[in-house]
Amino acid sequence: MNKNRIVFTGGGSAGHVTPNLAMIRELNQEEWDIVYIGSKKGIEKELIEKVNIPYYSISSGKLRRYIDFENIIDLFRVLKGCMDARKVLRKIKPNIVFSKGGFVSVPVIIAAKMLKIPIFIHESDLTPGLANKISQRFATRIFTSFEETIKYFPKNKTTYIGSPIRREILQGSAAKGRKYLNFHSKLPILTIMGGSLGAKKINETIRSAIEQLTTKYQIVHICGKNNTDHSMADIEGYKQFEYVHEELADILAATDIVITRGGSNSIFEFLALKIPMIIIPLTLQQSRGDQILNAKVFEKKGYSIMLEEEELTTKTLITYLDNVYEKRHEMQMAMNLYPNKNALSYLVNEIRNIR
Ligand SMILES: CC(=O)N[C@H]1[C@@H](OP(=O)(O)OP(=O)(O)OC[C@H]2O[C@@H](n3ccc(=O)[nH]c3=O)[C@H](O)[C@@H]2O)O[C@H](CO)[C@@H](O)[C@@H]1O
Repeated sequence: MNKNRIVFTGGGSAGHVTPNLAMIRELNQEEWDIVYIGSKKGIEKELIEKVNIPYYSISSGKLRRYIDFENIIDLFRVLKGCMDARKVLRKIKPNIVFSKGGFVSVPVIIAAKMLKIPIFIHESDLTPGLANKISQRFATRIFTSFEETIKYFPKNKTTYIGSPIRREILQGSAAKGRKYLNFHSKLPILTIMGGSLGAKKINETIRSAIEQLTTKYQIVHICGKNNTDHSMADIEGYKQFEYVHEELADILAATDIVITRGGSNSIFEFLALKIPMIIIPLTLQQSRGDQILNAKVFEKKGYSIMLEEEELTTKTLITYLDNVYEKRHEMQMAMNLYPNKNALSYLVNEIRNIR
């Protein structure tokens, strides 16, 4: 039987990879040859290695919205990336390219367009990232996590489908999670996930409040690469991780409240799992403000409360936590009303239809 071929791309941070992982696991590998194109050193390389599919790396450059000398060098890197991607695509001859955004996806999309390969893209944030802004004109179909996002893209090819969530994230076991963490069931579990790359100020504030926090909660602190603090390794009821892979499902099943960045994929996962959230979005100094917008929509719908990083202190942290814990059932009721659109099955069906 002749197999169909699909190329996935996207990277830079885990949020541009985990939805791809969800689809890769969903597509029948007996029907599909699946290939990934990513950067040489990005997190996508590490994450895709775990699913055992061919990975091609290309040259990639950062896309900036401001004037900088580095832009000239990066422009050459992007052009080189287009040539690299074109070479890979000509060799693979895929039926479709699927992009989850991030800098590395742009050369792949441009090369796919030159070779007339159908292109699907998915936008996770409320407003489009720069990569997807560029890619939209080349895309055959565009899908979004937020309903509000469709207005930023051409109407005739854009569909709101929700967030494609990895199935295994929804199938965790609370008992296994507690066992893995060595936590009991007498105190609630608070998980802190500072985005896939960690979050310095959130990490520092959690640590400075740790004595107070551990009287009320057992704490899972996902701090980002090289951010664990060895001097705190023996504190009872406090577990630190740089990044959590397959155990995340069980940890989240055991979690009562989460403190999170406003990364779209993470907050949609917490919504699907009905875990009340405090969202501390990346600030305008650190980002284009997409997480602030994501957080505002979630707060308005009653799924979470937003704490701006500028307001983050030990005191506000404790006050917000008490507030969310008190309102947790109310928040879960609001989350129950969220219409589950099953974006993952939708996308996989649309991909199958194109072959
Ligand atoms: C700094 C930056 O550019 N952040 C962006 C990035 O965030 P970031 O990469 O942090 O993305 P998200 O929060 O959207 O997704 C993170 C993903 O990694 C997973 N995960 C995370 C930690 C961990 O230990 N284990 C694990 O599996 C989460 O379950 C989730 O699936 O992409 C998001 C989606 O476009 C944007 O909203 C963010 O603004």
